[in-house]
Amino acid sequence: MALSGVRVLELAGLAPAPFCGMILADFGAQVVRVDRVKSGPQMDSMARGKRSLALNLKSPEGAQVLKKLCVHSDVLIEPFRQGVMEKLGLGPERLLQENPRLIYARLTGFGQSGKYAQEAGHDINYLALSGLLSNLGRKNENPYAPLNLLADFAGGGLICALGIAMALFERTKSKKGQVIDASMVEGAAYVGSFLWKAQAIGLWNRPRGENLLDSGAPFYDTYKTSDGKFMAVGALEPKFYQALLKGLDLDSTKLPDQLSFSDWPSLKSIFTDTFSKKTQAEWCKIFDGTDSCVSPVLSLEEVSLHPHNKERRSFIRDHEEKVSPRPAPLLSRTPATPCLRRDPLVGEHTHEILKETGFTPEEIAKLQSAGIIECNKAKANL
Ligand SMILES: C[C@H](CCC[C@@H](C)[C@H]1CC[C@H]2[C@@H]3[C@H](O)C[C@@H]4C[C@H](O)CC[C@]4(C)[C@H]3C[C@H](O)[C@]12C)C(=O)SCCNC(=O)CCNC(=O)[C@H](O)C(C)(C)COP(=O)(O)OP(=O)(O)OC[C@H]1O[C@@H](n2cnc3c(N)ncnc32)[C@H](O)[C@@H]1OP(=O)(O)O
Repeated sequence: MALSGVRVLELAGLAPAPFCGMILADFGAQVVRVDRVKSGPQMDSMARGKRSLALNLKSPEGAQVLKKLCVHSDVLIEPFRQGVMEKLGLGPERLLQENPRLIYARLTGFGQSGKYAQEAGHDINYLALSGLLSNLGRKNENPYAPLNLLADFAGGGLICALGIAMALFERTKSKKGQVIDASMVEGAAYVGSFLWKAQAIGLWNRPRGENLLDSGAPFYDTYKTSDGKFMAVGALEPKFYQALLKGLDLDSTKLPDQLSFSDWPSLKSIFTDTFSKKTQAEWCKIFDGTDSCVSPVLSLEEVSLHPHNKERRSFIRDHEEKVSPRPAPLLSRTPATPCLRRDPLVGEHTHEILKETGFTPEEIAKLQSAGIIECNKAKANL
């Protein structure tokens, strides 16, 4: 796989860093998640393909162990607020001294500098500060965050993984590591560059919820069907819009012009009324293959059964019969082959990882009896 041989240390954190680690593991990197000792069950639901080592970083001996692990690693991902690693004596200066080839990825909400650098926050806070949140929401409603997808994952974990891939590539020439300051505010804003760069087109110079792509336009929205499901309509271009009207059996000569903003509300109620008369399956039968940009809104349970997704095997089922998206993008010669085994237990691989890193059995036993590490062997499935 593309990242085979890349050794990653992911310090256990909330959503963004685990997603970044999972991406790297899916594409072949050996990812070790460094968990806290006595931490109880891990909340990391994106741990596939990772191993877990439980280590008390607050102890000097524990910090020493991490330094030695870093000497044998290519990437470190740290998900803490600015300054925490320095407090532990594990800041970039120290670790890059131990290993000048180390790629030290710092995944935070607000970045390593600035007024908020030490502030707590979650996706919605970063999205708010990025400027994107002010554009998200329906007319006359408050802005709303689309789950924690945009800052945590798109602008956080994914952008950080991109930064790591670029730093790995750069290192093939310079032979040097570097520090990645991945701020989720900036990552989310960067993902949303289109909002700034396309201002001149005038796609969203009207109030929130009254624009082309933010539920203002009747031909770019969702509609409820008679069986309580929904259809998604994205018929932007005139040729697709005509196909939409045809599928809805509406006479365009009797309707206002597609881009007559003032008529959008009345056009939307005509579409709402029309879509409410048939089931989702009936609308799919009408629209599939007609280039009208109309698709069924599928639930997480339905997606893997949809013929298109089934044909491409877009969703995978692990050994515990749990379904999740397959890694993307699909590389033709070195595709990702995600691990389908169960997620690691906290500390399940502590012993084997320390042994691989050159610790003797006596050193490991000493660390364990001092509570610096935790070794939780998986109970054999009887
Ligand atoms: C929207 C998402 C949130 C996704 C996660 C959610 C699924 C869960 C988050 C909260 C959960 C709920 C909550 O716990 C309450 C209930 C509990 C109940 O049991 C279950 C139900 C709950 C409702 C539960 C349900 C869910 O699990 C949750 C909702 C996000 O936005 S995630 C993005 C968050 N932001 C970032 O990642 C940006 C960078 N990080 C930070 O800014 C901070 O880490 C953060 C997130 C603000 C947390 O700050 P905190 O003070 O807690 O930590 P830090 O300042 O970073 O310091 C870390 C300290 O930990 C020490 N440490 C780390 N590793 C080790 C180690 N191996 N050994 C020893 N010590 C370690 C480190 O030294 C620091 O110590 P100090 O604080 O003393 O310096």
